[in-house]
Amino acid sequence: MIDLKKDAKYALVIPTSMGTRLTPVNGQPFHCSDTFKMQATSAESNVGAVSSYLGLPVKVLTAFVKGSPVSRFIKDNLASRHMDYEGPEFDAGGPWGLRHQINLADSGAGSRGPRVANDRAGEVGRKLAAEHFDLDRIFGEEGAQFIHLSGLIAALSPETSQFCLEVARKAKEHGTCIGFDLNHRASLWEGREEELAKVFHEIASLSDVLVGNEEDFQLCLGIEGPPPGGEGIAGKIDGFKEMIGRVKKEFPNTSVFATTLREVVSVNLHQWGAIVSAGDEWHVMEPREIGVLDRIGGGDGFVGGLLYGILREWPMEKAAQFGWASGALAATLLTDYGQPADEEQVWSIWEGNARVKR
Ligand SMILES: O=C(O)C(=O)C[C@H](O)[C@H](O)COP(=O)(O)O
Repeated sequence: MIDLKKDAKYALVIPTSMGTRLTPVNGQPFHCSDTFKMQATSAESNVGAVSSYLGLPVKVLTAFVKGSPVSRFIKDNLASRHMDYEGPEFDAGGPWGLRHQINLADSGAGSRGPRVANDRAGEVGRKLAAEHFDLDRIFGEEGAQFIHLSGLIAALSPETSQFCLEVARKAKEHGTCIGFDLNHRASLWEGREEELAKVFHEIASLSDVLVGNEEDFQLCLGIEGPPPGGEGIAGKIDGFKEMIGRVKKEFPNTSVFATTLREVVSVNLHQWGAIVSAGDEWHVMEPREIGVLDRIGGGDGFVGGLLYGILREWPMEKAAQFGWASGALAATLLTDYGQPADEEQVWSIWEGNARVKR
C-alpha cells in the first residue's frame, strides 16, 4: 500500500506548465462576449489546490517568461493559493517568442454546452527540462511525499515528456510516491503515438496512484477496453472494474486506480460519481445530482481531494469520498481549481447539505 515519506518539506510537488484561462462572464459564449474573467490554471496545479488551501505544503515546478506581466500574474496567483513555486525564467524572444497558454473557455449555460479552445502557440512550459531544477535538493534535502503528474505536462513536448520521466525516476529514487492522471489529449498525441506510449508506460509503472477513464487507459497505455456490455452508468461501472483487473496485471506496483463518472443532464446539472480501487477494495460512489456553475476542473478536483485524503492517511473509502466532494466543489466555482474554506465545507457537499451556515 501507500507508504508516505516522513520528514518531507513538501506534501506535494507538482511539475506543470502554468497558463491562463479567459472565461466570458455570465455563462456567455466566447465569440459573442466582451467581458472576460482571467485566471491562472493548469491541470496539475488544479489538483494541488485542495491540499494547499487545506494547509498542506505544496510546491509547483514551472517555467516563466522573464519580465512578463502574465508570469507575474501567475506567480501572485500561486502565492495566493498558498503554493511555493520555482522554475526557469526564459527570455520572451521577440514578438513571436514565448508566452503562457491561453485557454479560451466558456462555462456554457442550460442546454448550450461549454466550448474550449487551447491556444498553446509559444507555450513557455514546453521548454521545461530536468536540468532547470536541482532534483536532488527538491527530492533529497527538502523531500516530497508525493508528486502529481498528468498527461498534459507529460505530452506537451518531447522536452516535457523527458522532464516528467526524469522527475518520476528521481522521485521514486528518493521514496516519493507518484500520482498520474492520464488525461489523454488527441491534439498532443498526434504524430507522437509510439514515443508517448513508451513514456506513459514508464511513468505509469512507477506510479502509486493512476487516474483515468476507460479511453485514457486504452489510448495512453494500450490496455484493451471493456467488452461491449451494459448501457449507462451501471455498464460503465462494470466495464471499468473489468478493465482495471487487466491494468493491475500490467502495473503491479500501483496501489490505487480511480476514475470519475459523469452524465450531463444540463450544463448546470450533472450526475457525478467515482470509482476507486485500492488493493482488493472497491469504493463506488454511485452518481448523484450536483449543481454546476463551471465544469472545468471537476476531474482535477476529484484527484486533488483523493490525494489530500491519502496524504492525511485516511482510510481509502474516506479519501475517495473526499475526492468526489472536492470535484463537486470545484464545479461550483468559476476557477478551475477547488478552494475549500475548510474540510467541513467539503464534507457538507458529500452529505448533500447545502443549507446556509452562519
Ligand atoms: O490545458 C488543458 O488542455 C486542459 O485540459 C486543462 C483542463 O482545463 C483541466 O485539466 C480540467 O480538466 P477537468 O478537471 O477534467 O475538467
